[in-house]
Amino acid sequence: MAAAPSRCLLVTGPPGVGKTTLVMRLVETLRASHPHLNIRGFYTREVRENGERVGFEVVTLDGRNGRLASSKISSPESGRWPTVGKYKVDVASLELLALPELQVKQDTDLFIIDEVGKMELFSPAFFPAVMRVMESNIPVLATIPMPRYGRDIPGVARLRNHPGADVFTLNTGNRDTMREGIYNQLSRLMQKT
Ligand SMILES: Nc1ncnc2c1ncn2[C@@H]1O[C@H](COP(=O)(O)OP(=O)(O)OP(=O)(O)O)[C@@H](O)[C@H]1O
Repeated sequence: MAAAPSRCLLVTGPPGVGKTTLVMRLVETLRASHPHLNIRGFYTREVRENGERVGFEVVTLDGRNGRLASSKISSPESGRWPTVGKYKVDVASLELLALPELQVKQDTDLFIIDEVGKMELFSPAFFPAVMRVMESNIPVLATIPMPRYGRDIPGVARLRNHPGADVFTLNTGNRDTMREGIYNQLSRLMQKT
């Protein structure tokens, strides 16, 4: 008998290689081929103004969106917000959108977490929520950043080394075949639900 496919799929790769695009296309394809599936979670995308990147937003799979980080905000409360480069991270907004999506409920067929990165990890509640998903019996597709200067963010290292997690490292030459491989693995997992 073939071994059971891993339930935790982690996609990584250099910035801008296409992790979010891969996840979004996979969700689209899965929804078309398995319309009854309950897929929950969120992805993050850039916010651009006049061609310039001014921040990032969280988009939930049921269509809600809100701020993750911005270079354009200077309200009194944002003075205390954590920063990544020129961006201030709106942890409260992230938590409001993402945490309810990560609650482990048995009617969920697949969790999407794009991404578990430096900005998201400023939320003290975020990583424990991700771990509960990873340790549940429900399939999860998550994206994680590559180590920088040979070092992983500690939370990211824990996911990467999680027993049973499969890590897919994208580059521009393999991202389309990787997408097919991940689709096949998820399809096999979905047949079991
Ligand atoms: N398979 C692909 N074929 C062609 N273009 C692609 C493909 N995947 C991604 N792109 C393009 O590359 C750019 C970056 O993609 P994307 O935002 O998905 O990368 P990312 O790895 O999630 O980035 P980040 O590290 O910033 O989160 C986008 O303009 C996207 O349209």
